[in-house]
Amino acid sequence: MTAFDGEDLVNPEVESEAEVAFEGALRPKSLAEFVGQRKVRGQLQLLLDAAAIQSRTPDHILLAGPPGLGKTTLAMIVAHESNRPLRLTSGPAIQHAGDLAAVLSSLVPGEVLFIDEIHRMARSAEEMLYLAMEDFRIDIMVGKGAGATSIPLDLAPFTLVGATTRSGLLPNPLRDRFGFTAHLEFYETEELVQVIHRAAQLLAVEIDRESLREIASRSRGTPRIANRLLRRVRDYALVDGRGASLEAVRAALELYDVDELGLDRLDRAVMSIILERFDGGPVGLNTLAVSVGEESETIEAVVEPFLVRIGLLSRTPRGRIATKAGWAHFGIPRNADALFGDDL
Ligand SMILES: Nc1ncnc2c1ncn2[C@@H]1O[C@H](COP(=O)(O)OP(=O)(O)OP(=O)(O)O)[C@@H](O)[C@H]1O
Repeated sequence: MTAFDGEDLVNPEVESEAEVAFEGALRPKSLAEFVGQRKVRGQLQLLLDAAAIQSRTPDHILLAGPPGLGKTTLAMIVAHESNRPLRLTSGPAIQHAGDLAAVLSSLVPGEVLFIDEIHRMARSAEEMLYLAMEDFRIDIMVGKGAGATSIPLDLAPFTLVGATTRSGLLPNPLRDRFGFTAHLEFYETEELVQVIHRAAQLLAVEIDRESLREIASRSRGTPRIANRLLRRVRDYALVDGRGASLEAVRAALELYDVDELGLDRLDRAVMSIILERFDGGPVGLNTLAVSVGEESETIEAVVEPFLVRIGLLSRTPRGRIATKAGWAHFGIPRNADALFGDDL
C-alpha cells in the first residue's frame, strides 16, 4: 500500500477494468480520426501506403512516449488500416524465450503483433526477437546441456509494433531493427478538447466548449486522463442534476484533488518534498520515490515528465531541482542559497 492509494485520477499508468472497457469504446479506428501527433500520423500513413503498393507487410514500428498518449490505439489503427489481424501481448507477459516462441509461431501471415511495454520483456526473448524481426525465423532450443540442439523454425511474415515508455532501456540491437520509431508528444489543450468533444458525443454527455477546455487544460497533455476526467465530470453532473456546466467541472475536479495545472496529490507531494525537505534540490530519484512512498518508475515515467514539461522541475545530472516557477507555484518561502533548476 503506498501513501497515494485510492483514486489515482491523473496517473495514466493505472487502469481499472471499467476504464479498459470505456477506452475501448472511445478509441479512434482510423488515422483520420486520431487527433494530434500530426507528424507521426503522416509518417505512419506513408509507411502503410508504401507497404500496400508493394503488397508486403509494413515495416516494424516502435512507438515511444509516456503512458496514455495513444500507443495501443495507434497499433490497433495500423492493423485496421492495413486490413490485417492484430495480436496483443506485453513485455511482462513474456518471461521466457518460450513465451515469445509460442506467440511468434502461431502468427498468421501478415499479422500485426503488438508488444506493449516491450522494454520489460525477458532478455532471452529479446535475442529471439532480433532474428524473428530480421529474417522471420527463430531457433528453438531442444534438450539441455551437451545434447541440446537448435531447430530453425520459419515464421509467417509479420509486423511488430512495440510500445515503450522508456525507449532508453531498449538494447540498441532491438531498437535498430525497427524500421520506424515514432516519438509521441504530449497533446496541446486544443487537441485534447477535440478528443473529449468526440468522447462526449459518443457518451451522449451534453457539455459546452468552455467546460471541455477546462477539463482539457487540467489533463496533463494526455488523452487517457482527459477521457477519465470527462467521465468523473459526467458522474458529478448526473448526481448533481444540473448538467455538465463549468461550475460542475470545477467542483468535480476539486473533489478529486486535480488542481488548475492538472497536478494531483502525488505531483504535489513530490514538489513539496523537493521544496520543503531538500530546499529545492538536487534530490536523487530513489530518495524522492522512497520519500513519497511510490515506485521510482512511476515517478520517472509519469510524474517527472509532466513537471518538467510545465516548467516546475529540472532534471540535472546532480538530481531533480525545482525551478523558479516551481517555487512560485507552491508559494513556499525560499532559502537565499537554494539553487534554481533553470539556472543549471
Ligand atoms: N490521438 C487520440 N485521439 C483520440 N483519442 C485518443 C488519442 N490518443 C489516445 N486516445 C484515447 O486515450 C486512451 C488511451 O490511449 P492508449 O491506450 O492508446 O494509450 P497508450 O499510450 O497505449 O497507453 P499505455 O502506454 O498506458 O498503454 C484511449 O481511450 C484512446 O481512445
